[in-house]
This record gives sequence, C-alpha cells and structure tokens, in this order.
Amino acid sequence: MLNVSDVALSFGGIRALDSVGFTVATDEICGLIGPNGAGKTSIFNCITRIYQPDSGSITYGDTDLLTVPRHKIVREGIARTFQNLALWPQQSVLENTIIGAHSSSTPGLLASAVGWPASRKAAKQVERDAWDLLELLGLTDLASHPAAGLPFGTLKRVELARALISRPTLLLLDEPAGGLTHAEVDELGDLILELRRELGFSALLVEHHMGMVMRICDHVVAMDFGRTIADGLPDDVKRDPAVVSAYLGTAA
Ligand SMILES: Nc1ncnc2c1ncn2[C@@H]1O[C@H](COP(=O)(O)OP(=O)(O)OP(=O)(O)O)[C@@H](O)[C@H]1O
Repeated sequence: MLNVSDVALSFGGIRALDSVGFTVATDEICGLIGPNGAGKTSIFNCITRIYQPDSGSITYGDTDLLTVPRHKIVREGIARTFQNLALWPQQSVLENTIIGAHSSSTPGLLASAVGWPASRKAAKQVERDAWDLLELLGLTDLASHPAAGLPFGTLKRVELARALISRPTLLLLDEPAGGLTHAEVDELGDLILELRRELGFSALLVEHHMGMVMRICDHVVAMDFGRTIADGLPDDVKRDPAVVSAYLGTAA
C-alpha cells in the first residue's frame, strides 16, 4: 500500500535520511520508532510532500506520491495529525472538524461561498459526517465549545476528528501520546483501534511512548541516523540488538 524505498534527504551537510525503506499494508498500524533526530518527522514530511527527497521513491497504491503536489495529498486518501496540534482556538469543536474536509471536498470553498446547490449539498454531507465522527470520538457534547480551554487530551481527539473527516485510507499520526497521562495514553490507544475497526484505515504512527507502540502496532519500523535499522513484529523489533543499542543500551 504505502511503499517507501531507499529515500535519502539532506539539509546542507546534514544527512537527515540515508536509505529509508518500509511498507505499510492495508489496514495495518505500523509504528515508526527511533531516538531523537533519527529522521522520523523527516520521513513523515516526505510522505506528505513538505520535503522533496533527494532520491528514492514513495508510492501509495499505484500513485507515485513524489509527483503529487502537497495540497492534493488529502485527495490521495492521506491525512495527518500534528505533534503540536493544528487546531483553530476560537473555532468550535465541530468547526475544527469540518475544516479538515475543506482540502478534500468538492466543490471547493469558492463554490461554497457562491452558494451553488451542489456545494450546499456537499457541505451538509460534511456536517453530517462531522457529527458522526464526534459521536464516535465522544465529543458530541462539546461540539459547540471553542477549542481554546479544552483539556489537552480532548484536543487530541478533536485533532483526530479533523484528520478523519476526509475519510483517509492512510492516517499519519505524529506523536499522538505526547503530553498525555498514562491513563490517557491507554484510552487513546483503545480509541485508535476502535476507529480503525469502525472506519477502516491504515496508520503510520510516529511515537516515543513504547507501551502504546507495542500495544497497538501490527508492525514496527525502527530508525537511527536516517536509516531503517529493524523492521518486523513489535516484540522482535523491541529485542533487536541494533534497536537496543540505538536507545543507548536500554531496552526500547
Ligand atoms: N528543516 C530542517 N533543516 C535542517 N535540518 C533538519 C531539518 N529537519 C530535520 N533536520 C535534521 O534532520 C535530522 C532528522 O530530524 P527529524 O526531525 O526527522 O528526526 P526525528 O526522528 O523526528 O526526531 P524527534 O524524535 O526528536 O522528533 C536531525 O539531525 C535534524 O536536526
């Protein structure tokens, strides 16, 4: 499904990625782990077209993603969440969710502004989808609450709703457990598994929280110094000597 092959990327003299390769199969949750600076965010940014690799290939199904402009990546069925959340503080939970549809909905914003019937119909459908998602995420009661002032764990769920409104087939999750308490991390892990069951998608999960990675991932890829150093079942990758040594001698 997602196939990353031999990807290299440099920033001046810094080799951020140096031959990275892995695949994410349909309906699979794939964890991407590695110490700070290993290149995890850089590979995310290559997949979402923020960075252009120097060499290598990234395909999704039959599509060569390296030929897709950044603003059209959502139309390929790919959506992401952000480490530092990408929400509009003054907008409501419902509005923040609907915003995620605007890069993918047709007709677009211009047609909506003009008020074409087809666009009004599409807008109504998006709103219905948003309500369904809020229910699934336990956010219905907060639909009209501004994002500002909501607890961090709740904002993470709004961020998930914003990404899922475009009905992605591949969800890229950038450190979703960051800043959460242990109990919230467990809840989030359960929620991601439930969302996958209900909606059906593959996910690539960049995460430092090893407990979450081991619990919800079907498959784990480990990186260090811009290279893929291990790839396999979570328990096998956790015990891999190269992974243990990358985490400075402590078990990952
Ligand atoms: N825009 C940039 N300009 C220059 N160097 C960069 C840029 N982005 C990343 N790098 C460098 O590339 C390397 C890989 O960084 P990256 O952020 O991809 O690692 P990471 O595994 O996501 O780390 P972390 O877990 O800390 O988020 C690092 O040496 C980093 O300093």
